[in-house]
Amino acid sequence: MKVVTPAEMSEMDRQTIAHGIADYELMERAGHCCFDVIDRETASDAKILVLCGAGNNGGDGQVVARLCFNQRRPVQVLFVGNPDHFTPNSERNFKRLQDTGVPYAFFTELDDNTERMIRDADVIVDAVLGNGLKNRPLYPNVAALFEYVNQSKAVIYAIDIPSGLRGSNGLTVGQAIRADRTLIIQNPKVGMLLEDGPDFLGEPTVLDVGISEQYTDSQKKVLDDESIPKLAKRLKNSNKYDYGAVSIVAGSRGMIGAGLMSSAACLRSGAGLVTTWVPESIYEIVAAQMPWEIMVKPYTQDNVISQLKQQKATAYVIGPGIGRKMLYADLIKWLIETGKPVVIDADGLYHLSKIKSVLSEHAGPIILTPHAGEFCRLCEITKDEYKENSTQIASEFAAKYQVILVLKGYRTRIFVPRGDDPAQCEIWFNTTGNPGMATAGSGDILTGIIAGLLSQTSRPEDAAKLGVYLHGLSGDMAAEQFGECALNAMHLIDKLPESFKTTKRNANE
Ligand SMILES: NC(=O)C1=CN([C@@H]2O[C@H](COP(=O)(O)OP(=O)(O)OC[C@H]3O[C@@H](n4cnc5c(N)ncnc54)[C@H](O)[C@@H]3O)[C@@H](O)[C@H]2O)[C@@H](O)CC1
Ligand SMILES: Nc1ncnc2c1ncn2[C@@H]1O[C@H](COP(=O)(O)OP(=O)(O)O)[C@@H](O)[C@H]1O
Ligand SMILES: [K+]
Repeated sequence: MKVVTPAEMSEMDRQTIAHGIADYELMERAGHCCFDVIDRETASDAKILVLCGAGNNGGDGQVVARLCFNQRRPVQVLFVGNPDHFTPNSERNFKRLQDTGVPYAFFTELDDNTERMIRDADVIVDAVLGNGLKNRPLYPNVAALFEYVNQSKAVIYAIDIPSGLRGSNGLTVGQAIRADRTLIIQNPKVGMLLEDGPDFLGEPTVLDVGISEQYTDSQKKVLDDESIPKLAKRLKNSNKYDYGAVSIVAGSRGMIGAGLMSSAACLRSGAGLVTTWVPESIYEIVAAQMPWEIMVKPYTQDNVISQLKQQKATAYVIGPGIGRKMLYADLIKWLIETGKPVVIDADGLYHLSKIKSVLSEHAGPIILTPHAGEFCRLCEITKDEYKENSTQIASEFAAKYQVILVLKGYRTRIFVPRGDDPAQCEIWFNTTGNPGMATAGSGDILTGIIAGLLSQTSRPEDAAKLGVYLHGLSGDMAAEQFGECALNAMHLIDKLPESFKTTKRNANE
């Protein structure tokens, strides 16, 4: 399934209409689909209040209200928006609403009357603003209304997108409806998956109203159990060298766990051989704690490259817990010139940010796994610039440097460049994972998983996609068992076998 921007959604609407489905009919379908869900999930005597804007989102809301009324449900409409600004289809539906006899009123101020309407409602349908939202503050009376609605006890259904939430980036225009359920018309919008989007969305359901995604060239897609790459089948006639030898440069005094976790995760993800390189000063203690299967080797600032040269590796990791005291610029340069796949994470990204231009000269595949803060440092942008426009900036970065970018967050995105045009960059939005994973070490484990998979496939993008998906799935399984609060990074490693098995089953192998 494609993820779209509001502009791409509008283009899909336009094309669908141009190809023969009348816009009035589309609105009718959208309203019917929304009504069906609300009707199914709501007690027949529930008092329903539909908030309708003047645009087409409000038109969908009017259809819902009419259908509720026809089913003899207690329903009324509060128009939030100027009727002089009705779109043609909203106007048409308004006439039909009046003919049907649905009770309605117009909102001006949050007075006793409107407060009572909201207080009395069991269900509130939010059809004030949809895909046509512009990035400007709400009028103060509408902002006050939204705030009051958000405090109500009613179950809130947002049509298409919670009003006030920006479909382009998941920021609000200052205030937005906080929905319990969002009934998404046809395709998820980018902003539903980023920043505040998921918290305002509540539980989403995507409704098929007959708009075809062939009408957009969006390269943004949902990464779910249907779209994850398949796991490679192990041949009977194979040995450990067929599954890659990963060299991991990780850990430093005070952060030994990072190397332990990424190495253990790498091993669990199927790498044939894992060697972990640590500074001499922590060698003994790391070696004593490392799983038996993993080799641990010491290095110093001076001999690190010559040491690594002696060990034949098919993939490298640099970064988890290496700290900022030692200098790693030369090592990073050497690694990305080897032509072998390299995963750069955490403090490795810090060191990389000082020598970013070397990325232009990489010989083999590079996977970078920054969280938002690390990405901002790498791109020299502010947090606000990131929030406003992260999808565009990250596509440009991936295309410019020809690297696979794993941009971590609630819905981690994997950017896979396709040529040097950022618009052609594939962006995969992961669907697994939960806030319980916001805990020290979970990023180190992701890096280990990706590296383990990287050593087994010739398609680095598959390692990134599958790694992110499995990491999140392990997190969901761990949250199911322990709850989000008590979830620790090590639980992700414990759940890896189960998540591998589940995806294998889904892949029908
Ligand atoms: N053919 C189509 O375009 C279809 C559209 N559909 C519905 O139509 C919606 C999009 O409709 P529209 O393009 O009319 O847009 P909206 O209904 O989202 O709203 C546009 C209206 O809101 C006002 N507005 C925008 N930003 C504002 C802000 N920040 N503060 C206050 N007012 C603001 C505009 O002035 C305009 O009057 C979708 O979300 C979906 O619900 C569906 O019926 C399916 C088909
Ligand atoms: N709120 C959240 N919901 C889902 N996943 C999250 C959330 N917060 C963090 N994660 C995931 O946990 C990992 C954290 O990585 P990172 O920030 O590098 O942590 P650390 O450096 O402690 O290992 C990432 O994979 C990220 O996607
Ligand atoms: K809405």
